[in-house]
Amino acid sequence: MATKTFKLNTGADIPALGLGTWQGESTLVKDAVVAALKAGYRLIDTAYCYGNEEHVGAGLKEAFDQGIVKREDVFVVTKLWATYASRAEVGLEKSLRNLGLEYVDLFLVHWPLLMNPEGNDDRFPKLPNGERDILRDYSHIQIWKNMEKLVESGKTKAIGVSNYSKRYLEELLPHATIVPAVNQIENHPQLPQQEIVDFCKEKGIHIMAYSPFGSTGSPVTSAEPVVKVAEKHGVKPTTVLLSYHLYRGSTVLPKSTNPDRIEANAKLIELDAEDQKLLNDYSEQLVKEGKVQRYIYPPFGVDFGFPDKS
Ligand SMILES: NC(=O)C1=CN([C@@H]2O[C@H](COP(=O)(O)OP(=O)(O)OC[C@H]3O[C@@H](n4cnc5c(N)ncnc54)[C@H](OP(=O)(O)O)[C@@H]3O)[C@@H](O)[C@H]2O)C=CC1
Ligand SMILES: O=C[C@H](O)[C@@H](O)[C@@H](O)[C@H](O)C(=O)O
Repeated sequence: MATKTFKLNTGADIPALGLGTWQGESTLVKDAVVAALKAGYRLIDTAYCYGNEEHVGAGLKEAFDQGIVKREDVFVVTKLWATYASRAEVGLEKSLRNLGLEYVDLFLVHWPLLMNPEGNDDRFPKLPNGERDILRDYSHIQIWKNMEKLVESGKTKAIGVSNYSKRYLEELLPHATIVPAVNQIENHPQLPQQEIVDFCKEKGIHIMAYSPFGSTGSPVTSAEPVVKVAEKHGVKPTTVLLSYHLYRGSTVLPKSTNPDRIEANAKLIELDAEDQKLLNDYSEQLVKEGKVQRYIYPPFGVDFGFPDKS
């Protein structure tokens, strides 16, 4: 299953499974990338903001040198950080230099906003009152226009977005010359975000699901219906949470720096109609009761248009 792919609106194939690297520390990330590629992963997800692109790049280099994969066999994703949103070209160049690559396969707007490029920190500039230093008048549509200019250079094969609500996409699409190839969002049975998933499907925008276990501490693994489906199939809840995205047609990004878990996470299964119903009913119930769980919502102080947050 690690080798299954989906089609992007660019015509390129994107793997159904990718290694997440957020909060992965230096040498651990390098080794994790090598372990993942050995285990059959063909997509690695990183970001300028993670501060680990060099280590991801070192892992890729080692895998190339060892003959595990060739550059063209790996789908590398990185993201434009908010302090570079008005300077997408500079952001991409910096990421490429960090990664030691000539191109990435996908470059995403990490969050739809601009943080002060001349602020007091490269990644997290703050105002004297401690809030994030955000230039609120800069439109997310302009950020996309900046991204569109990158495609011709060949330094990214595709461009996309991350953390875009349906409302933001509806604002963006009438102005887009290039439809985003991807929207990378938090997605698991406790946060189905069905309105975004359905809208993206209709518009040909592929979903990449992040924090499939609910991020640090993997809280979604203990959800009752997830445990029930896992017991039925004799697998771990993590396998169910990853396999959930296969039938939804999305790419999923589990993060681990533990070699055994990296290998275990590469083994997805097909969930049957009964499993799907159980998980979908669970999600619908949470939505109805207003109990969905969004684990990742950084303190930007911006309304990104997600119904559970506005
Ligand atoms: N675009 C965006 O804004 C965002 C993108 N992402 C991307 O998505 C990726 C995944 O999301 P992330 O938030 O990291 O969290 P995940 O939901 O992938 O959960 C990661 C946690 O689960 C643990 N874990 C992994 N595999 C197993 C396993 N088989 N059994 C038990 N525990 C396990 C990890 O520990 P350990 O490492 O010790 O195994 C870690 O604590 C990120 O790394 C990043 O690439 C994530 C958040 C936001
Ligand atoms: O990709 C992962 C997340 O979006 C992460 O990049 C942010 O949560 C960031 O740490 C922040 O605090 O804004």
